[in-house]
Amino acid sequence: MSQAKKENKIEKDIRDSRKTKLDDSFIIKDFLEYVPYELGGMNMLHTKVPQIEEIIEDALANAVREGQPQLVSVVDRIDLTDPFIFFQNAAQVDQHRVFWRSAEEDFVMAGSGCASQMFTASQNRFHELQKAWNDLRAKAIVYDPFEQKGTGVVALGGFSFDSAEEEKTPWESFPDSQMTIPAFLLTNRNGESYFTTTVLIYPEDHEQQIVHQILEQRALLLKESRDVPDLPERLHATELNPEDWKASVKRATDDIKQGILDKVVLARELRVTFKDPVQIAAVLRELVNTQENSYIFAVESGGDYFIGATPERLVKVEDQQLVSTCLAGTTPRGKDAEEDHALGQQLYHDPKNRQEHEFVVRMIREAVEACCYNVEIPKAPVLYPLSNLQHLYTPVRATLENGYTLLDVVERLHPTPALGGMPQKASVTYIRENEYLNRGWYAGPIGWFDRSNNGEFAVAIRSALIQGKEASLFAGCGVVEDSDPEAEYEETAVKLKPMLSVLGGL
Ligand SMILES: C=C(O[C@H]1C=CC=C(C(=O)O)[C@@H]1O)C(=O)O
Ligand SMILES: [Mg+2]
Repeated sequence: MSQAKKENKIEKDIRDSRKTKLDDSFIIKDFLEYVPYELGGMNMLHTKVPQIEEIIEDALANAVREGQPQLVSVVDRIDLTDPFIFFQNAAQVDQHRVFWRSAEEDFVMAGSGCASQMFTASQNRFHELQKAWNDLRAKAIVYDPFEQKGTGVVALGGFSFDSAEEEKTPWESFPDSQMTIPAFLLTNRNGESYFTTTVLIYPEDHEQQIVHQILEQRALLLKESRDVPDLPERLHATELNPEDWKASVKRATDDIKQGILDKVVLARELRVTFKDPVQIAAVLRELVNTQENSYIFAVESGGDYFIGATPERLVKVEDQQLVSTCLAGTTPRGKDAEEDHALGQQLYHDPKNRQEHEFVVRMIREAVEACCYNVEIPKAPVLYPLSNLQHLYTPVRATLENGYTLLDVVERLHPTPALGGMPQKASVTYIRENEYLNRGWYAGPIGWFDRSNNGEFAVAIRSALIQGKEASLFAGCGVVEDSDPEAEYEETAVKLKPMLSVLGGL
């Protein structure tokens, strides 16, 4: 797009945004008084926004008047920016980096720093988090002429699989739930980059100091660099107790036959060590380039990273339109088209895999029907290909009833029988008592939401906890009555491959 056309589009965006009916809880400034500013020598800011000094001054005045901190957020459009270089640069800002790449659209978010953070740790964690979010967004001042998805005040993060899991090792750095509102958020969507700056201003803050810090950190984050970090070099990879794990699968099939439960997902762990501390930006880029149809995510917490490439959406909500995914039942990809087709057909007609899948569809249908109308679920699954394996897949579409939020649906769905089992409560207890590892955030909801409560959560499978020069990789499989421990072991080995391949190669 030419510069003149871009300017015109911006003018139009600004006019449109003034027409848009905005949530009463947000104070949107009159964009007419906006003047342009640029970041010296770095990515040019094409957008007309109020001067940052003015924004901070107003927010500070509010904070002083109210006697409490004021959250303020401003969105700019910038030159298309490489999210991996942004993520790499962000390591110099602080230790709150987050990353998200959608599985199905051109949509990437990379966050740096922390304007605010929400934590909850009770049985009621989703509800409490929603309450904290409602309070926070109601008090925010947002300057957003573009109104694009994933810009402005956005929270990114996740939840542990099981809030009642007591043993924390090796997840000490990851609280039960943590949603971060990044200080700086790069949002790339449909070939455009947006840059959100969000600050929490305290009554005692100094305007000039805050402005200086913001400009300095923006310049650092948007600095162009050809510095490409290397992928890690692996020293060792050790499977933890493979024989014990197979025995636990056998026990689970016996327990299922006895009617204790219908299905349970059992996971196992691979411990890996590296020559040097892992450069997460390099790993993310490799995952984005190699893992089609997958959500690529990373959350940094206390110096550790939780990172993964999961194909499984939990739920997405956009303007009350809900999409969920039933994904369970697995076979490898073939060496050539013929073998691939044969394996897919075998999976499609295999009663054991169909049963694994059916439990998921049944539970998601019930949960979605309780809070939605226009529920559409095809009668039979289709095949869903990933780079190295294929799944049975049934999409779910519905309209969310007014009054329900994305987090309400996360609460109802998590964990689906693709991660927990059937019945839900019994299987989570079974996992807590019988699985050898501590799940922490593995298989928990991971994702984001914005100030309109639009957003998306995936389930954090095919993932790794990275701690300096060490990592734990996780993968699980759905155990039903007819599961064969050896076959389930092979299935988890295939599921570990995408992460293993970017963490030192296969
Ligand atoms: C629990 C995992 O996968 C789930 C998702 C899709 C297919 C699955 C299966 O066929 O067993 C699992 O339910 C994992 O990869 O760690
Ligand atoms: Mg399976």
